[in-house]
Amino acid sequence: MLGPLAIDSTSRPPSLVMESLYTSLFPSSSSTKLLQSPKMAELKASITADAKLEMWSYALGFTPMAIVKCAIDLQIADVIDSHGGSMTLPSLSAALGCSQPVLRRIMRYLVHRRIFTHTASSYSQTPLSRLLIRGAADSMAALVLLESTPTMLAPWQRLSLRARQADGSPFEDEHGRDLWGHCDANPEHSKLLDDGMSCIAAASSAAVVEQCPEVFDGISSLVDVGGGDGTALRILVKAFPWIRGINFDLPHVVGVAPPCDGVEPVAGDMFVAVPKADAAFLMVFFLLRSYFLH
Ligand SMILES: C[S@@+](CC[C@H](N)C(=O)[O-])C[C@H]1O[C@@H](n2cnc3c(N)ncnc32)[C@H](O)[C@@H]1O
Repeated sequence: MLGPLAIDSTSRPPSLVMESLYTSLFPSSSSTKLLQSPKMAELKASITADAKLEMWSYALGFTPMAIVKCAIDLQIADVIDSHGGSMTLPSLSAALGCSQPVLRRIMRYLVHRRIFTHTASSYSQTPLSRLLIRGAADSMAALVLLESTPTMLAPWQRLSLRARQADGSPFEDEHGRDLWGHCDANPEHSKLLDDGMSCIAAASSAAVVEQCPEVFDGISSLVDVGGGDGTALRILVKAFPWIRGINFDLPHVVGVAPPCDGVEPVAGDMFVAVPKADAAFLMVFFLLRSYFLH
């Protein structure tokens, strides 16, 4: 969620951050020599130098998101998967229609981030890269694609204004209306949002079914408030077929949600009224975004 602003630097000492930053930026053998040189050892020992280098991770903090988004756009994980889970650079670049030198740099970064492995001249899948396969059951590609859109990133540029205007909304300042109004007016972005949310809903609902099925005992109707495209209820009514689901969301969302047996779509505004049911269900994913931007 914090992709453009964060690199995993907080939990590591600055010298490790520096090392990983250097190897990610200059992963050639010359950088290894540089890291091992006495001058670099001296530099490593200097807290000031470490602090400056750590600042690089903020300056370039957008890089992991940009490169993972690029990998999804190019469908690198999908293509490697469809070729048995492992491919050489020439065959991968031919399959993707990409320039080999550029693809090599992208793959080097993705290997550095442990998203793919590189052994015996072949790139192979990892548990991380499998999450980037579009349309796979547990894919998180749609979430990355949503959060990396200019629409979602631009309001972060206004965070300092938010600090000065107690009741301002960077999203509204940027786009002229709130996120839901923006989605209503922009069906393409609405689809990206529904797909991104569906990733979360699929993972969390599957966990609920597995970890605490007893909470649904005795419940015959369940309303998902802000249920998006109905992913959560689809999973829940399949697991607990005695439950009648009500997928409640704004009209532009319910209007395009795929139909599902056992789930009734109801359009409305939760601040006005919510359909009656034995239990209501509310999944809030945007806490961090809301905390800062709304
Ligand atoms: C963050 S998404 C969560 C989607 C899904 N429940 C999940 O957790 O993946 C919030 C949902 O609330 C819906 N929503 C926002 N304002 C609403 C309102 N006033 N009434 C009903 N639904 C609303 C949005 O359209 C969106 O689908």
